[in-house]
Amino acid sequence: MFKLRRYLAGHVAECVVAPLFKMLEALLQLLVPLVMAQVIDVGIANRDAGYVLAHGALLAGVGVFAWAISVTAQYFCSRLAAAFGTALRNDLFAHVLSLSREDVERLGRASLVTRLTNDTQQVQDGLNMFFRLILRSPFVTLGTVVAAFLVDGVEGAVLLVAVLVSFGLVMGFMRVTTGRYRQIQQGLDEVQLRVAENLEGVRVLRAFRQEDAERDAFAATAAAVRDRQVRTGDISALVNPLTYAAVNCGLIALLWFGGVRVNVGNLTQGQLVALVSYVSQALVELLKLTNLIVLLAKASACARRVNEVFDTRPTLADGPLEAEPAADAPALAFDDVCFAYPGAGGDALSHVSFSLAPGATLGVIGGTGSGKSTLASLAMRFYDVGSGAVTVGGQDVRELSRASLRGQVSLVEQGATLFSGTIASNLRWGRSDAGDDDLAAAVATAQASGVVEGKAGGLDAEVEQFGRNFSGGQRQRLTIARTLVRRPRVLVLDDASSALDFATDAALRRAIARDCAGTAVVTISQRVTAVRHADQILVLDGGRQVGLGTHEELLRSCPVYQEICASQLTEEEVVR
Ligand SMILES: Nc1ncnc2c1ncn2[C@@H]1O[C@H](COP(=O)(O)OP(=O)(O)OP(=O)(O)O)[C@@H](O)[C@H]1O
Repeated sequence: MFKLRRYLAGHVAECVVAPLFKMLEALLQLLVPLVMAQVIDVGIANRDAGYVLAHGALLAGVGVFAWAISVTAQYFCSRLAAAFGTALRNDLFAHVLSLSREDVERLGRASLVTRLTNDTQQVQDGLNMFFRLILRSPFVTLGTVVAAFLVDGVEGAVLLVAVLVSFGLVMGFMRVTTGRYRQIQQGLDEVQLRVAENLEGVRVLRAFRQEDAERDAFAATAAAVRDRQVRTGDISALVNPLTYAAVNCGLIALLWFGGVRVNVGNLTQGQLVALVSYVSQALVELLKLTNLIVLLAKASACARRVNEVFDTRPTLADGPLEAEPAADAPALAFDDVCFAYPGAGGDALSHVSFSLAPGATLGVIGGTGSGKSTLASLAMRFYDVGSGAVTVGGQDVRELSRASLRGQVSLVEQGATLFSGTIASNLRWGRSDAGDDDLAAAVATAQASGVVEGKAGGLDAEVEQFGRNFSGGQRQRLTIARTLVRRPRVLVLDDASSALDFATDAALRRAIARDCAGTAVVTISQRVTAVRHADQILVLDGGRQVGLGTHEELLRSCPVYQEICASQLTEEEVVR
């Protein structure tokens, strides 16, 4: 947790005032038994009603004052913790966005959600209680011991032993439970993963009637978390009774020795009452300290998980250069590129080379798992190549800043995603300063005019979360339009028109060729019709490049392409 102290900078006043006020409250609390002893030994012993009433009024005044500073301190603590939590969450979110796909997959998407929400909340709650109690509880506990020593040395020693035993118990408990809280949070990651998977695939789940199986699997995951919580709870449940037992044993000893010492005249009755009051205060504070330690154990386990994310440096370092495409350089080129996914046995792409001139088109075709989407990911630099190089406008993508690269190359993937807002707000993700005319032009090119006109409000029509008030084909057209608004130099369409019918798909290709003359277009598809008119077609098979040429050239020279064509087209269509 200490590593997160940077989020307290700028809140020094609250950091100082809050614990100090709580300490002041504690100091006032420590004075009460001393006043009480005076009331008993002087006021009651002398039957002096005025003395008793005056001291009673003093105690009431102290109580009100202590209440006022306690409320003030808690206000500062809550404000501090809320500011800390907000800054922490914002930073963590920004950091997660800066990570590469590989980093995100390694940490786990579900785990990142838990860390961003539940873990940061636990750290915030821990911090809140920390500032409330960190000075107060030890101060009151130590203060009661010191005060007891001042009243009577023997009785002070008895209380000290009871406090030390309780404190030892609490610290031992913290050591044991921190690791367990970590395991509980990991269990929550698994719950989160199951929820996300099931909600995302709810239709498939229903279609395959897997509700019962998934309910059982969810119950098993939740039960595993419950078991971990119960095991940790069993230990936590022991701490309070053990603390009670230790302090109450101390109380018995204190009364035993105290009674003897009152009898022999070494202690007054008022002093014994004050000592008993100190033991009660010590007990209450030790219990609070125990709860604080429980919260801190949780918070520290969660802070470690949050720090793990911060310590994950993006594996893809941002390049230093801005894009300055050379006029005679290819818009996109792969030079003998090989790539393997982390932890995968073999290459997903091996020895792939092609060069795409500005304004030219490349079709990429191949069977399932042949490496087509991997090629798109490398063009976007979601991953770094294992060997060889990917260049954009003649510059190695590793040399370019991420923002600059994204300004040059845009990708539309099959799983078209829209975000809640309006059609216009979604389209302006492409370019925030785009005017309505730019949006309309992109919509027309993407064959999405009918989609926009069909919705009440046109460009201002509402888009629900994930764009679920649009069909799959409508979403695909709008995501293509969003990318066109950006006017990229290289446009990569990865199965981006799979939900479109053949006629619309063909119209889309013609419109892009007409309206985006300078844009190099890479069309990735399993459909021959989507790539056959490209200037070049790259054929992949098991990650290897087995053909590169025009439709006619490949029909003569590439058996894999011939096979794909034969499986999808009639003989007449192949040569048409
Ligand atoms: N994130 C990943 N981690 C590990 N292996 C992966 C990952 N993504 C893809 N692969 C593997 O890399 C290979 C190429 O996958 P890729 O997604 O590029 O194929 P594809 O040609 O686009 O397939 P499809 O047409 O089915 O979408 C496959 O063997 C796949 O299992």
